Amino acid sequence: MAAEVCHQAIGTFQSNSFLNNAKNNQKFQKNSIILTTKYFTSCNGLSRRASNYSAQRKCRIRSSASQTSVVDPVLSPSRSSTTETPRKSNEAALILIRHGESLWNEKNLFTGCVDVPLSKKGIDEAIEAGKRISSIPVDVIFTSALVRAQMTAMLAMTQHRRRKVPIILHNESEQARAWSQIFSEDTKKQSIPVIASWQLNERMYGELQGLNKQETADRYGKEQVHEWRRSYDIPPPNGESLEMCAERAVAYFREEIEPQLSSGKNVMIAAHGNSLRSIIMYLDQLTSQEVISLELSTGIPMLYILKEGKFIRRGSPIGPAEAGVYAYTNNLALYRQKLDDLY
Ligand SMILES: O=C(O)[C@@H](CO)OP(=O)(O)O
Repeated sequence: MAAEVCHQAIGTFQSNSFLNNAKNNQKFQKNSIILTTKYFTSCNGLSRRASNYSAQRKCRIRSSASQTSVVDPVLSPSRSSTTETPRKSNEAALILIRHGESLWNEKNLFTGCVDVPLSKKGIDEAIEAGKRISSIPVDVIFTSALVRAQMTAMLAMTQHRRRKVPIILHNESEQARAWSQIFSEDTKKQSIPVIASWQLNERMYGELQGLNKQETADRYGKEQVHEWRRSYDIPPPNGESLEMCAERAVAYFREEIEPQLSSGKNVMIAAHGNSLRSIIMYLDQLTSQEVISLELSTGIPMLYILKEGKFIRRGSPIGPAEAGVYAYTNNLALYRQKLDDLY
């Protein structure tokens, strides 16, 4: 049911026309800030693929890719929305962003499912993240149900050169859906659907939520707290282990997000340290041992390409014009070129 609603809603946002007012838009300011990600420096070489997972995934991807055609409006400049012929895509970009620093990250408190907003630093991080991905196509955004992830996605999209408007879908009831309808096809085409789901929430930290991390380590011992925080299958008191978090986050990824990617849609996911760790564990086929040392920094975007049924980790774009990321696929290079021509 939820899946159906999701897909219908995305369908109504499908954009088939090219930017009409492109020339009126402002020139993009090139970002020269260089940041690093803990993950992409610490996990080089860990991209191990378990053949069974991969085979299953290929199967699913192939079957859904063969059913769906997708048009990239930016790559189809001369076509109008009525004459456009959908074409198949066998490639899609996936951007993962852990939310920017929250007010409880700043205070070093266990947060879990408590709905805490970004700090000032987190807001800045989200904007910087947006600059770094500002030339990468985004057709649909998935976020958790928590405001820190949603703020991050929205703030990041303020920097995107395509200048579409991210709009949160409200499918929680018939009335919510009816009352949030858009009645202009043109406006819909300039929008990006944002789907918020609890399954992408941070892992539920149980009775640690609201406690200070340092004080908890002083009280229960560093090792015990590290086990609660980073082990794969040991839950914190009355909370979720990473394994439990993965059960819902990875299931959601496979059921709702992967079909979008395999149909050629470019996806951004704004979520949390542990829900993203579990998704990365799935994408990179990390073992339960390897995932222990996987740390994600706040507000750092990470790019994957889904190509021929395989997820390829591209690292974190340093800036919007970084050659390495765009050089990797023709589609990304073309998309950026088109934006360069327009703005
Ligand atoms: O407090 C939390 O919810 C998480 C993420 O900030 O903490 P940890 O790094 O321990 O997983």
